[in-house]
Amino acid sequence: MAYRCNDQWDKVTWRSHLAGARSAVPAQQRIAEARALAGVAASLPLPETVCCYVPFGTEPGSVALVDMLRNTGARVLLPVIPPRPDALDWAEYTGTAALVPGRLRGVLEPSGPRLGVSAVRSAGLVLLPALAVDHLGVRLGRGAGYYDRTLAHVAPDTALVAIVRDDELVERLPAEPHDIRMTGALTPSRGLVRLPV
Ligand SMILES: Nc1nc2c(c(=O)[nH]1)N(C=O)[C@@H](CNc1ccc(C(=O)N[C@@H](CCC(=O)O)C(=O)O)cc1)CN2
Ligand SMILES: Nc1ncnc2c1ncn2[C@@H]1O[C@H](COP(=O)(O)OP(=O)(O)OP(=O)(O)O)[C@@H](O)[C@H]1O
Repeated sequence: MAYRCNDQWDKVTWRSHLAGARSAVPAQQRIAEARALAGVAASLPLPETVCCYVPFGTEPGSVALVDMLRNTGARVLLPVIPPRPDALDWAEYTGTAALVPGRLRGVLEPSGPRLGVSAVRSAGLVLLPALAVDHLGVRLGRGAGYYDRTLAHVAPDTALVAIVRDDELVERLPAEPHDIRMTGALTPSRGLVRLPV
């Protein structure tokens, strides 16, 4: 389903529609999309350090994508959820054997040393989970503000790429002053779309 330009929906309404649509995606399609995303991610120019995430629930992406990044020789950092709503902490991904359930919803996190909130500054590319991203680069997340706070710590030239399903790259989302714009979206069919478009 493609989302039409919709100025009436607030962030909460968008989140509920997007989550509902994700739940309706058949498992086979989910697998095909995850495989396509790993393929397009493999063609990205990769810097020395990349921040990524381990998807949970219906989120697009896969551990296979994270493994692919690491297999190219990149240093891959994954988020560690802090005890209070704050910027994310980070730890290096050293393989699936060192992933353990984190403090929210059992989202998998690396068990190795915590590198601190400023570790994100060493990344040339941050791949972010998102419910949707719009043509201006406005990203809609889960609403806890972890990534908003985190992005305040990235280096100025860092590529910020949200991983979304094709229909989740939408024309316009509600934006707030604290929303830091994405420089791209990674989608299964269109690959890397540079933003704004
Ligand atoms: N894969 C992945 N990792 C991530 C994020 C993410 O969105 N996806 N985050 C992005 O910030 C951070 C974790 N943020 C999270 C925010 C909310 C919930 C959660 O369970 N939310 C409930 C509703 C609220 C609640 O019960 O507290 C939900 O979604 O049902 C989980 C993780 C860091 N790691
Ligand atoms: N830089 C910041 N410093 C402090 N609070 C912030 C900052 N950015 C966002 N917040 C707060 O975080 C909350 C959630 O913000 P928002 O709805 O934009 O989350 P999101 O980007 O969709 O989700 P997430 O970042 O968890 O993926 C808001 O209440 C907002 O006031």
